[in-house]
Amino acid sequence: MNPTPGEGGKVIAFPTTNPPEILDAELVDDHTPVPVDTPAVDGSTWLERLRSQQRQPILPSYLTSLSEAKEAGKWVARHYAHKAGYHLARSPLYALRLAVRSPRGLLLLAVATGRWVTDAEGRPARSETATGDKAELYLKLSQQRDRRVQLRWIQLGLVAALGLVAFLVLPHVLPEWVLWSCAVLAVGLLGKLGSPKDKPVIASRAVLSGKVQKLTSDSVVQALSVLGIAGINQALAKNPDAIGFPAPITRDGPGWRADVDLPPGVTVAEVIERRAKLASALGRPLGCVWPEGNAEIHPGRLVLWVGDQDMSKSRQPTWPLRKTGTVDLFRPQPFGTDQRGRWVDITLMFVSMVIGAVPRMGKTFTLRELLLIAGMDARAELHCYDLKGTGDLSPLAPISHRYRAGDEPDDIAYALADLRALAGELRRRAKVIRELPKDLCPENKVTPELAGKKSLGLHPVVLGVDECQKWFEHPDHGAEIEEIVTDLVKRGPALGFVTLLATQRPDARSIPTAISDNAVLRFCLKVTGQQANDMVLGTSSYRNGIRATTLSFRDKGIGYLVGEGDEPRITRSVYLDGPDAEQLAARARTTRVAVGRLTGYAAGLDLTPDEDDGSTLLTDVLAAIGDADKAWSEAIVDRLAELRPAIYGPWADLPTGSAKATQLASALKPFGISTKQVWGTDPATGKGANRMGVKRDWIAQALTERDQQRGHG
Ligand SMILES: Nc1ncnc2c1ncn2[C@@H]1O[C@H](COP(=O)(O)OP(=O)(O)OP(=O)(O)O)[C@@H](O)[C@H]1O
Repeated sequence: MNPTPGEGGKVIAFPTTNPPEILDAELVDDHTPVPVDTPAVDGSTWLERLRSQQRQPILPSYLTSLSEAKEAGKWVARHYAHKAGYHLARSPLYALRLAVRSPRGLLLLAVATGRWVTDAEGRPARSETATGDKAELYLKLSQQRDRRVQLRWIQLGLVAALGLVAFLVLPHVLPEWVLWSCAVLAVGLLGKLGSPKDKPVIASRAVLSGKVQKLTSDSVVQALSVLGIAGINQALAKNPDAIGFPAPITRDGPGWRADVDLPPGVTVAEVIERRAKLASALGRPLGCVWPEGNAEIHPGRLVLWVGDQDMSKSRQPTWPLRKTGTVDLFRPQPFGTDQRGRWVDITLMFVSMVIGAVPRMGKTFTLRELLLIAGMDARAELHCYDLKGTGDLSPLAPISHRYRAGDEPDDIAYALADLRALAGELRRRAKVIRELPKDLCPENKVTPELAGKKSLGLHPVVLGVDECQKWFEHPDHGAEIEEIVTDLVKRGPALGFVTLLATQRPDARSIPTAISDNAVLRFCLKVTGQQANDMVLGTSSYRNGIRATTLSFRDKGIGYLVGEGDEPRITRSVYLDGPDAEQLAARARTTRVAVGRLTGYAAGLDLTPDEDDGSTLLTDVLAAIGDADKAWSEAIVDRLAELRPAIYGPWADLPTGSAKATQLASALKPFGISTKQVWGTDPATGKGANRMGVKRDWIAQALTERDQQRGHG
């Protein structure tokens, strides 16, 4: 507030020896102005000031994270192994050089010895005293030289005599290899001595120094001053120290980090907008310069990280899930790396996600990676749709419950049938959750324990759609698809549905606002405009400086990740090509087979959209039960496999009877049939027992109901 003295009043200076800057003053009455600023430095207490300080980590990150430490260790080992290999391969050349240069070395040694023995270094001093009136001094120096030379000759003679004795005696005493080693060493030393200074023996380097210019406060201020931001330029003109550095510029991972306080009124967004100019001013590639805000402190706090290497070219550490491991979708999983090469985790449960970018930036790769992560949780039921139709998601087919590539009418019909089934499943789950006791389901949402109970059927359902705009823009079914997907995105997360949508044209038609608004996770690779940016990353993102428009076309797989953690993070997804993805899916399939979680398409039991219920399963099961009134599930599965090996063969291959029973139970569930304990006789032992099974009547009744619904009477 500006000083506003009342009529007749005046503002007086604050009477202290060390007066605070009086910016504002308020008049209590006409004559007594009172400053509103307190004399203390900033009005805060010692404790508050202490608390406002940020603690830096005690140990560097590579010492606190086992995976980072391993990665660093491996890197160092590889580095020195490379150097050793490089020089070993060139060692014959080095040996040749040393041998060729050794005669010169011998000559230089002889000359140096001669100079030493004859005291050559004293010659200039003696010559100087030889003339003029310094005869006495000359005499002294000559006598000193004679004594010195005499002593040195004796020393040389002794060394030569010792050498001669060694030369004559040692060959008879020492083994041959020692003599050879000494000879090689001598030649090596002479060769080294004989090497000219400008032509070293090891002339080339195994690794080229990647040393980059250090980031200094001067270079940062200089760079910020040429961005054309009026607020910065005006402030710098008045005060060259207008740009503040609240913390020292330090190394942070493979780069430099500068915390910068921009002049009052300037926001970080203004700097981010000019990222390319900033990179140019710092003389670094665009992919090295990453300005970010720290809105927690204030909108003018810039965190500038300048990497040693372009992010798109730097080596990504090995993905922890690449070789081994299963996934719990309820826990954070490594999704990508940030600029500093640290893993960025993502938790897929209870969220929906939107991925957007211009073509060829890595959308499909990202979606495929996320579906692979989901696939590694054997409980997760995958519904994969590749509407581009090029088969990019085909590696996931062996673990998918539903899978389709393409957007032909039959593909759309298939998807529609699946989505309708998912809508039904959503309603069923809502009822199950509603009816569960509060102590089992305190938050009215799926928990890891509930998802693990097969009988409840609350396992994660992951729907992944590439080029999703083709669904929503469909002239006939677009509205219905939108309605179902909106429901999946809104109500689905709490009920175990994870919806992942990718599009190359992020606008309101491609991903309807009701859907994009409810997506918690957002990953935006390169986009070209503010609208697309905000569509993927959320309203006002562009204004707040979260701008995927500043990414370059070379930044493949790199984007802003929003929704995981408090701050948006620049993240590079994991590069997994087709064969990698197939290998990972094969691993996931093995796990699924082992726990009896191979369903739907992957198990050879895909839905047939032409038929309302999707398959001939009911009639097949009826045939498998035959004349009996009930049968064990495992026996039914074996008979089904005999009936239709192509479809039911994989079921019968399951390792245990209970896995077969679980398989049949999940296949019958969509028809409203639950398997129960039924009495039967084990053909192998002839003993009776209770095991999971099906009664003939249940199947017959379900078939009758279906036929009535179809109007078959
Ligand atoms: N994480 C990554 N790291 C490095 N390169 C990547 C990464 N992800 C994708 N790429 C590269 O980007 C290329 C394009 O990827 P992708 O097919 O996923 O793009 P897209 O955005 O889905 O394209 P389109 O819109 O045409 O479907 C890939 O061929 C791959 O070489």
